[in-house]
Amino acid sequence: MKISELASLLAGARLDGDESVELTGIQTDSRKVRPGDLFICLPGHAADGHDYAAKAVAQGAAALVVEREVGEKVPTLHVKDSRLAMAILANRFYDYPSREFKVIGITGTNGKTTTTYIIDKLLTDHGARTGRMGTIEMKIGSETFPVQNTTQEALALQHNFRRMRDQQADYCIMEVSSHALQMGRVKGVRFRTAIFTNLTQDHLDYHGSMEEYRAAKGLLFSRLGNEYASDAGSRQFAVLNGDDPASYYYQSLTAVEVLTYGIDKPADFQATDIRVTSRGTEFKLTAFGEEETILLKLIGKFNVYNALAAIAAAWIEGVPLSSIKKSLSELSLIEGRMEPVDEGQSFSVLVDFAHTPDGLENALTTVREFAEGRILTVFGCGGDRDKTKRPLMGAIAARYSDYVIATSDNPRSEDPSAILEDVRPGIVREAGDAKGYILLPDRREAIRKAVEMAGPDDVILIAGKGHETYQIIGGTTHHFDDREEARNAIKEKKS
Ligand SMILES: CC(=O)N[C@H]1[C@@H](OP(=O)(O)OP(=O)(O)OC[C@H]2O[C@@H](n3ccc(=O)[nH]c3=O)[C@H](O)[C@@H]2O)O[C@H](CO)[C@@H](O)[C@@H]1O[C@H](C)C(=O)N[C@@H](C)C(=O)N[C@H](CCC(=O)O)C(=O)O
Ligand SMILES: Nc1ncnc2c1ncn2[C@@H]1O[C@H](COP(=O)(O)OP(=O)(O)OP(=O)(O)O)[C@@H](O)[C@H]1O
Ligand SMILES: N[C@H](CCC[C@H](N)C(=O)O)C(=O)O
Ligand SMILES: [Mg+2]
Repeated sequence: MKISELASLLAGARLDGDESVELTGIQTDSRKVRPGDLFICLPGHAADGHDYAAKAVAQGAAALVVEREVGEKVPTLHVKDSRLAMAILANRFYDYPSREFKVIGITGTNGKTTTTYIIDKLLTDHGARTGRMGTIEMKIGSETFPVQNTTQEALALQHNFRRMRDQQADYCIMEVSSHALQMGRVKGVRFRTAIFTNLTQDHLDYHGSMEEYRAAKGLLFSRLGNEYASDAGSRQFAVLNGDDPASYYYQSLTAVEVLTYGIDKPADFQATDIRVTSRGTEFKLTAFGEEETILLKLIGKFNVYNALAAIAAAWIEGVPLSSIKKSLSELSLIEGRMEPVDEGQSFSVLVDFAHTPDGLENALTTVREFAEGRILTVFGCGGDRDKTKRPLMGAIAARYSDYVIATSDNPRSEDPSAILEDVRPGIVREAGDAKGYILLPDRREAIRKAVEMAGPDDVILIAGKGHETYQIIGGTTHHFDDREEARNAIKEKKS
């Protein structure tokens, strides 16, 4: 593609140099540039891509996109906002891939990953080809790939959409983080359905306030229905959690048809008669005059919400309730979400990804519903992330557990003990001296301690890392897997 063709998409841009230069790829990281690429200079959080323009050119970059002068001799497109330019140019370069399959986007504080997996199962069982993107991995065709972010940057996103399209995908089911919406990573993506799970506290380090966090998620809904409004073949939908007050706000932002789901208030997809056990969850589903009893291996009332959101998305695609029921009964557990570690021990161990106050409360109240013995909770709070959630999570752990072991969860650049000192006041405020607790920065020691303490029928909840196989301490990423650690500790205890 010629640089002039890309330049013509931006009325406020100025192209200096040879307009006929052919581009074979686009990169934003100088280390990945190959001869013939367009290098887009992005101002970042840790570095500034403009400082790497010379390196990119030395590696063969055929042209540049810049916000300021960098003094290189290759054709250069001057723009006001290179991040927005990236979204627009990448969409064109990869030929608007999200117009050729249906993108189902899920936002919300908790439940995004879980909901993408459920929708994937419902649609593939119905014969659709799906791609999936989110926190754990990306799926294209039958292959999965590791990811760095829950929602990828616009360039990688459009490139991977193109790969999905080339594999004849009918759908891409993707998590849309608030960071991504705020940073414009999904600008230009055409969503078939946008789903909202819930809004509770997280990421206040980044968004500043709950109002701004709520507004960031709103960008997914406010953009729906603004294009192709007259094209009946490409209808768009919003699926909202009727039990979450933020849904009223999102409803007011969107121009498309809204379907609701919920438990407490009347909704289009309504669950009643919920029964949670340690083996699964059962509920009665009512939707548009139809009724089905749904069985899930996933445990917890919160997973009923995730299932309802997924059911609504599948219903929109024409999947009948009888097929939905069958698929849900076959759905396997999702990695790191209430995942049991079973070495034949007399107590239970569950590894879960709860890393927000609401997530931890949901995980613990679920365990409370079936625990016959004590609940021992191992959890931590990420470093360089929302500090205000630390005492809140401490209080929740103390409220619902019999013993709390606070430990490290990716301390990053922070002092692990200092993070735990932020957690402590919450535990003390909630439980005083009534319940035992310990602050143990070494997560391996923390897991060992819980396993040593556990007696028959006790339940250990190890929260925060779920599927993660690393622990970030300082600038170093060490291999660390809660499931492996728990397994080893149980074996040690037995011998
Ligand atoms: C704060 C943030 O969002 N950072 C993201 C961002 O990195 P950055 O802005 O820091 O980039 P940078 O290192 O400053 O570099 C700036 C530019 O210089 C370029 N560069 C840099 C060095 C070099 O040698 N050559 C070069 O060209 C870089 O490629 C980049 O284009 O762009 C990177 C590439 O796309 C992202 O991976 C990275 O996410 C980091 C890992 C991150 O932790 N992000 C979190 C906050 C996040 O986005 N989280 C949400 C999930 C939230 C949730 O679900 O709860 C997510 O969607 O992942
Ligand atoms: N609908 C829900 N409401 C509240 N808590 C939930 C819900 N679904 C899952 N959780 C809790 O949150 C944890 C994370 O779930 P999941 O990975 O599905 O969320 P996510 O939104 O993708 O998280 P992230 O923002 O980190 O990508 C689970 O392990 C569980 O403890
Ligand atoms: N998507 C979440 C994941 C947090 C996982 C937890 N293990 C941590 O590192 O804090 C975030 O970026 O806040
Ligand atoms: Mg996720």
